[in-house]
Amino acid sequence: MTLTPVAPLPEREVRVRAPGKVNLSLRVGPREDDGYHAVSTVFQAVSVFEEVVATAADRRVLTVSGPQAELVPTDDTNLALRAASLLAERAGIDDGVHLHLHKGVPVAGGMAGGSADAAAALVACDALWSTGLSREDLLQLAAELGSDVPFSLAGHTAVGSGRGHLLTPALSRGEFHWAFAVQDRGLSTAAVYAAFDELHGSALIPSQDDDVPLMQALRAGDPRALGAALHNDLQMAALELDPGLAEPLAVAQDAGALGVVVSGSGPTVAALGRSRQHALVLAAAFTAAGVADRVLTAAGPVAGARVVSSAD
Ligand SMILES: C[C@@](CO)(OP(=O)(O)O)[C@H](O)COP(=O)(O)OP(=O)(O)OC[C@H]1O[C@@H](n2ccc(N)nc2=O)[C@H](O)[C@@H]1O
Ligand SMILES: Nc1ncnc2c1ncn2[C@@H]1O[C@H](COP(=O)(O)OP(=O)(O)O)[C@@H](O)[C@H]1O
Repeated sequence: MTLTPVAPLPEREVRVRAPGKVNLSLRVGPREDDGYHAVSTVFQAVSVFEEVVATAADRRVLTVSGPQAELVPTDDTNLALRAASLLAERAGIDDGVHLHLHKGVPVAGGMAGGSADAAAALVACDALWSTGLSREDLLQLAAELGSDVPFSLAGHTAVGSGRGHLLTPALSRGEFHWAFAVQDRGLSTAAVYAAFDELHGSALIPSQDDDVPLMQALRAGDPRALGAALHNDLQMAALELDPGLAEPLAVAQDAGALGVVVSGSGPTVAALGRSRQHALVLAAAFTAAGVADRVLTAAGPVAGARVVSSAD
């Protein structure tokens, strides 16, 4: 009798995509006792994506590819591995996983690339391990991982309060078109908040009333009104730490951007165009002026972390 060799188990793989973000408005209050600032922010998810592929493995390991991959830690400080471990702990699961991150979002750029990886890892491992946790459970875990992680999970357009982790979906019509001036040098979020404290020791509690014109612009799908309403309380602090950022801000203004703002804690500068074509013109202006290490164009809003393929 001849024995047929046992076929190897097919590799189970889940592929998830999660977007970067731009803060259309970021209003920052005083530092609270927990070390975090109360914020009122309006997030828009944009079509610059992280891709995370989760494959069953005997341990928890992580690899990274894409632009600036060498800047991303691969040990257990990586937000994606932390997300996998937190999910496993809460779901009572002991399995390993190989997470492969393909970076599309700038690293330490104020566009929440690490948060997108964490949200994508939660969704990917949840599917791989069939944890049975609810969407609310995942949002809760996301908030424990970082202030921006719930939004990376939710996507679209949302108002963030608390540390930025409490989300209310916001109505938005149509598509907005962006050009991003990306720098190889990053800015630390904690350092930018500390610089904000130096500049504005007695910040007021932020109010969503200040964003009424912005919310109207989103509801109307009016890019001109949105451009005029862009706002970032951290911009001055980011400029203090990285004065070179004045250059891409000025270039975008001169090139006719409807609005231009530092994205979150920076150093990425986001310029709003009239159309997809105009966003390409703004990107070309950044390149021609030599004020960015890399230039991206994107549209928003887009969905949050989503499974794009799953194979057994
Ligand atoms: C500024 C924003 C705007 O969306 O994002 P980025 O531009 O960094 O992507 C966020 O507030 C960042 O969110 P995230 O990057 O998730 O920050 P976390 O990991 O929670 O915190 C990193 C550090 O930033 C400071 N921090 C963060 C959030 C907040 N509301 N107040 C703070 O003071 C704290 O010093 C904290 O230790
Ligand atoms: N998966 C990850 N991707 C990128 N950076 C990560 C990740 N996990 C941890 N980090 C650390 O977090 C820092 C900021 O990450 P990132 O989310 O890219 O920037 P930002 O908070 O400005 O949006 C990085 O400099 C890096 O040291």
